[in-house]
Order: sequence, then C-alpha cells, then structure tokens
Amino acid sequence: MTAGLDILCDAITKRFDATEAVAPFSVSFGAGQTTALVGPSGCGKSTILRMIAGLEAPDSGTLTLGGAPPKHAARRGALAMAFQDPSLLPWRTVRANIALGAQLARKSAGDVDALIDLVGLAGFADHRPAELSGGMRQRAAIARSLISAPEVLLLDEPFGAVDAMTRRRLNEDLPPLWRSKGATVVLVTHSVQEAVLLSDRVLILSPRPARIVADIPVTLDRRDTSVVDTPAFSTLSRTVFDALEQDA
Ligand SMILES: Nc1ncnc2c1ncn2[C@@H]1O[C@H](COP(=O)(O)OP(=O)(O)OP(=O)(O)O)[C@@H](O)[C@H]1O
Repeated sequence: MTAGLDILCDAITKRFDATEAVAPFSVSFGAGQTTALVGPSGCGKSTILRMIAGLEAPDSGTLTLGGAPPKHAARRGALAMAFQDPSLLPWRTVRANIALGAQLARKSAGDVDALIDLVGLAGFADHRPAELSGGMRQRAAIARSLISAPEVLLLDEPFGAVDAMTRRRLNEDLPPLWRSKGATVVLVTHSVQEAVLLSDRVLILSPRPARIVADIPVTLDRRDTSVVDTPAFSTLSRTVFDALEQDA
C-alpha cells in the first residue's frame, strides 16, 4: 500500500493585488486521512488547495508534503488532483488522457478500463473530451487523478457537474479506492452531506480570509452502505451546518 504524505501548512499567505486571498493560515493534514474543506464562496479554499498542489507559491509561510516542498512530491508523481475545470488534453481520447495520469507519474497504468468503468464512462473510452458532457469530463479527470495511486490527492469540487445519481455512486465507490491506497486526501466541497460522507475530518472555514472555525472529526461505520440514513450521519451533518451558520 502507498503511504500517504502528511501535509503541513504553517502560516501560509497569498495576496492577489488588493485581495488578501489567504491570511496566515495554519493546518496539518494527517497521512492517509481524508479531510473536507467547507466554507463560503471566495473564502480561499481553492487557493489553499492550489498552494498545496504547488501550482501557486505562498507569499510567506511554510508548506510541506511529507517534510518537503510540494514540487518534490509533484516531480516524483506522488501528487494528483482533480479540479472543477477538468484540464483534459483535447486531442487525446478518454483512455489516453487517463493513461497519461500514470505516465506522468511514471507508474504502470494498471487497469485503465476498469477505472473507466468505475467512473461510469464505459463505452466512452475512445471518445475525445469535446464529445463528452461537463460531468463526464469531470469523471474522466477523477479517473486520471486516481490511476497513479497518488500519495496526496487534491479534489476541488470534483463532482460539481456530475448528475445526482452518478454523484451518489461515485461517493460510494471512490473513497474505498483512495483509502485502500492510503492516500492523504483534501477535498473542497459545498455539499455538507458529501463532506460528512467522504471524510474523516471536516474543517469549516470562515469568510475570506479563511480561518478554521470548526474542526469536526467524522466517525462513521463506512462499511454500512446505508450510513446516510443513520442518526449518527444526521447528527454530524447538523453539527457541520450549525458551524457554517454560526460564522456566515
Ligand atoms: N488568480 C487570481 N487572481 C486574482 N484573484 C484571485 C485569483 N485566484 C483567487 N482570487 C481571489 O482570491 C479569493 C479566494 O478565491 P478562491 O478561489 O480561493 O475561493 P474559494 O473559497 O475556492 O471560492 P469558491 O468556493 O467560490 O470556489 C477570491 O476573492 C478570488 O477572487
């Protein structure tokens, strides 16, 4: 099993001209844990995720993945991401785009077709991105992020354009996959239910610049396929809603 990397953000900041997108922000994500970031629009979630991905450098502060700068993890293919706007290569088929995720990480592509099936794209492996709907492109991007069995997986609203039924199925099928690989996962979502269902921990963020207003551990029996119908799930969802409302 791949061991996930711990992620440490120590007083990171980011400014875009007059906008203080991230003020000194500190958090650590435990190796192998799935953490959801939930907070109001524009509070800085994507910017934090992009800094963890090494796509933006913090203006100040320290950010490490397994004790090293993000580019180290990126360079050896230990980092994968699926963001809201899937950046698939338009001239490659779905299968070739997904396989590229493995090639870039210098890992064996494993069973690309099994992953294509898992994200519900069976029959579309030889299609190009322009021939897919937005939700299908997102699912291809999710498959591409999972094919390399990353040590750190960053998901920014990955199911935003996916229809409700498929989203529900992905919510059931994908977490066991990344958990079995031991990945450290940071997930940005606007869905409280999704945050509780997918994560070991939910962090509620304040309006910009984000600070952590609640840090809620999630202990649910994930083997229970009807866990969303349990009182424990309702209680946790209520706790998350209440924390969000308190700081709205
Ligand atoms: N490249 C950029 N240039 C200028 N401003 C930016 C840039 N990226 C983000 N911002 C600003 O930084 C702030 C935080 O944006 P960010 O996308 O991180 O928020 P968010 O919490 O992810 O929002 P949402 O939930 O709506 O996706 C916003 O005010 C946004 O306008």
